[in-house]
Amino acid sequence: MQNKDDFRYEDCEETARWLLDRVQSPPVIAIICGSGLGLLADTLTDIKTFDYVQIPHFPTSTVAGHSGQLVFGILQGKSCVVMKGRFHVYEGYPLWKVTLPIRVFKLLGVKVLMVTNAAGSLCETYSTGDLMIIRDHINMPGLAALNPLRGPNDERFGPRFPSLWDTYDKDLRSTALEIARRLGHTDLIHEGVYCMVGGPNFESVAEARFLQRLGADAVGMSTAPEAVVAKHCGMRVFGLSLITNRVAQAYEMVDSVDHTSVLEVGKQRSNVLQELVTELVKSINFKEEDKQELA
Ligand SMILES: O=P(O)(O)O[C@H]1O[C@H](CO)[C@@H](O)[C@H]1O
Ligand SMILES: Nc1nc2[nH]cnc2c(=O)[nH]1
Repeated sequence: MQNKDDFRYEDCEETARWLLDRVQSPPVIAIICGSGLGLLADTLTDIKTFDYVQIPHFPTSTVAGHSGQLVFGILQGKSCVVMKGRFHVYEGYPLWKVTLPIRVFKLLGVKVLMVTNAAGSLCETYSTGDLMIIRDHINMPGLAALNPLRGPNDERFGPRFPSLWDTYDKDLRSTALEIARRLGHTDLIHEGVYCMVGGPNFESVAEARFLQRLGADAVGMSTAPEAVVAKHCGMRVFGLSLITNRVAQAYEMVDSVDHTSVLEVGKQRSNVLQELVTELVKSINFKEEDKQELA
């Protein structure tokens, strides 16, 4: 049963067509900038920028540190699209709308999705300013049916029951690790499990302990729905968390996290993130079948 508030393939098509009519070359890589990480878009050349409010069917950004612009351009010779600002479920958007850009990117021809986010650490060995390559995720809202794939399935995007065992591309993860080491960032790079919660509050101590015991290394309020939808429609996914704070797991610990400090760490670390993402984009070789489709 199609609810008028569910996503429609035709709306995604309309948005994709609107964008294709206005850009030089269709993107093959999409990058989503997390809180305070919009500077990633500055690495592109030959840019064409659209405010989200201009784009048909696009939601608008309501959170500080998410400027609400879609930037098309070239990075390391590859045509890319960068979201300066993402959508979160706590903003009041249904998950199909949070993830609508991913489906539009699929129709534009995107093969690889790179998601970045700001996250709190649940792991003793992580420090503020460190980076965590996402090996896997725990989609807390998804486990309770708040899933972007809920509702009628459109087979043109993907199957009703997708497998998520290999959502975060193994080759991209190992290449990113190698790059980080080569760039001299061995001490600050980790690989771990990201847990998505609904937000917008930060965790209570009991919640933080609970998530850590579940196997989460970092926690945030985004990313998992985007990764699920990207995997569903056959994209390769890479995820990177910037650790912006330590989540208190003891009542004696002082947890001074707020959104301003999250954005501040993002600003301080954006150069490291830019470096890593740029080198990773450079390393990507599109498979033969992708090349044929792109030709
Ligand atoms: O996940 P991103 O968008 O990077 O943002 C993270 O930072 C915000 C909290 O400061 C939350 O929105 C959380 O999800
Ligand atoms: N849920 C959650 N999201 C974050 N985003 C940045 N830091 C945090 C955190 O500690 N918890």
